[in-house]
Amino acid sequence: MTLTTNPFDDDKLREECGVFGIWGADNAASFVALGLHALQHRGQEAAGITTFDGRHFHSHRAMGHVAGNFDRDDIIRKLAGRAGIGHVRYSTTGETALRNVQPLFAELAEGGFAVAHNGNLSNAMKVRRTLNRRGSIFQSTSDTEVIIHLVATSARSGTLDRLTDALKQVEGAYSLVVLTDEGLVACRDPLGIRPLVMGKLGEATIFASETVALDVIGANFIRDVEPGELILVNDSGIRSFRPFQQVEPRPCIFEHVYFSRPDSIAEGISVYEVRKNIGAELSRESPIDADYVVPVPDSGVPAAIGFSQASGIPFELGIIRSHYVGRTFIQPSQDVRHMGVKLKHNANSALVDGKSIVLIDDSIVRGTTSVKIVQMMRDAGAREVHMRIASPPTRHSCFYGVDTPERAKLLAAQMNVDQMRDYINADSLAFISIEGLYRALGQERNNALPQRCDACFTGAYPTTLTDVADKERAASLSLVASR
Ligand SMILES: O=P(O)(O)OC[C@H]1O[C@H](OP(=O)(O)OP(=O)(O)O)[C@H](O)[C@@H]1O
Ligand SMILES: NC(=O)CC[C@H](N)C(=O)O
Ligand code: SF4
Ligand SMILES: [Mg+2]
Repeated sequence: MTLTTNPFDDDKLREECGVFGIWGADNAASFVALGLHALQHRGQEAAGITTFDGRHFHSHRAMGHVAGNFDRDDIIRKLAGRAGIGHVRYSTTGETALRNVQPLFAELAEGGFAVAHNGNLSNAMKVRRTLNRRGSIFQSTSDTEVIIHLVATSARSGTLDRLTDALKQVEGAYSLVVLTDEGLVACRDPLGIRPLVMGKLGEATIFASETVALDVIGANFIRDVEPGELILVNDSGIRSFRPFQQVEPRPCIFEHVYFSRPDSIAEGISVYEVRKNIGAELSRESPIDADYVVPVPDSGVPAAIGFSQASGIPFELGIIRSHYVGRTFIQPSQDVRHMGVKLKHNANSALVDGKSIVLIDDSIVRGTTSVKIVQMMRDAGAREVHMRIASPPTRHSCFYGVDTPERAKLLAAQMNVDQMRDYINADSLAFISIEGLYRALGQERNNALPQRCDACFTGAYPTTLTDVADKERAASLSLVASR
């Protein structure tokens, strides 16, 4: 087995996408740009905005961050209109290239249709093959584009019915904002795997992946878009529809652990509070004697505060993070790579030297971060280095909009906890239990039908995984054929 610990190898659990939509505000594009800026943590590969001025659609899509692309007056001025949608992307299906940057747009028989999608369709390949055979010509390799072709070829009439018809043929996760000349549509898949909230700013209606995108423009949070709900907003008002068969929702539990910003309110609860609760649960489940609780910044901070408060061990910043290291950092040549180990994180040696510390991080995916940080603490003179993780071992891949590496690269899919402890060279290692994680959210896990998607920890996927099954079947057939 080869496991990489290259500090620049960031092929790990990446975040996902962020969507934003607004109807009824002058200069809608500038609000979309601000909203996307607040959602930047959800996707840093590319960003895009599409607006509608009552007659025409305008679109700008670019690789890279929101800042640098959408803080330019000339670009925002071209995006005219009182309605707009936007997207920040981390790819899950389709390569990182301009043709896959959202919103995707098409001129359909009934008018313009722009869509921004957070999530991932687990039968996109199969649907695409069928559409291809019927003559659909795809412009991108993104899963999201199948929605456009299904709408375009639907036998129903009216945008909403055609969209509903399309969505009934896809499987997986989708939180969508759609812009047509009939209005702005927001929709969440029946399981509500990915989040979507609704807000108001004066007369304008807003949809966003997280409440922080409402905060940034001074909008009020109204409510979550419900799982399986489709909302149409236009100048005649707001209408809610329930076009899908109702099922028990399964929102993503990892949003609370890592993806969402701590200042967001997700499913009506403060992400920050939940993360502190997780830390407190962790300290009760796996207590340890140490001089300091040290977070792996930034995402380990709230759980470390909770761990410290519940255990009484002082919280200290034993690792300082540079805020100038992005994931797009250009890799230096081989011979200076080792210097980069300390680019993102550096030990606060004056504090750590001679002390026993308990490190808190939100997750271990490939183990890259843990190996690096534990060694850094030892080099700084730490006497003992214990590690506590604010999520259960990540053993399975996500097929719902998070770019997890394949299973073979997940450390916890390869090793048990003792082996992982040795691998990261910690004095002790413990993960919160799945039950403890639910407790931190104020719930008891229903093992027969979990209240959430927790598949990356448990393997309990809430949908069928058509494309995965097809791939496995094809692989086993070729294995038989080669015998
Ligand atoms: O085991 P690994 O493969 O290293 O992945 C796990 C790490 O990845 C994430 O941090 P990341 O550095 O991506 O971003 P953050 O600054 O938001 O914590 C996460 O918070 C863990 O620290
Ligand atoms: N992370 C996401 O939500 C990605 C959305 C879509 N599946 C894409 O790859 O563009
Ligand atoms: S598999 Fe994990 S990351 Fe993906 S939706 Fe489910 S809980 Fe969230
Ligand atoms: Mg981290």
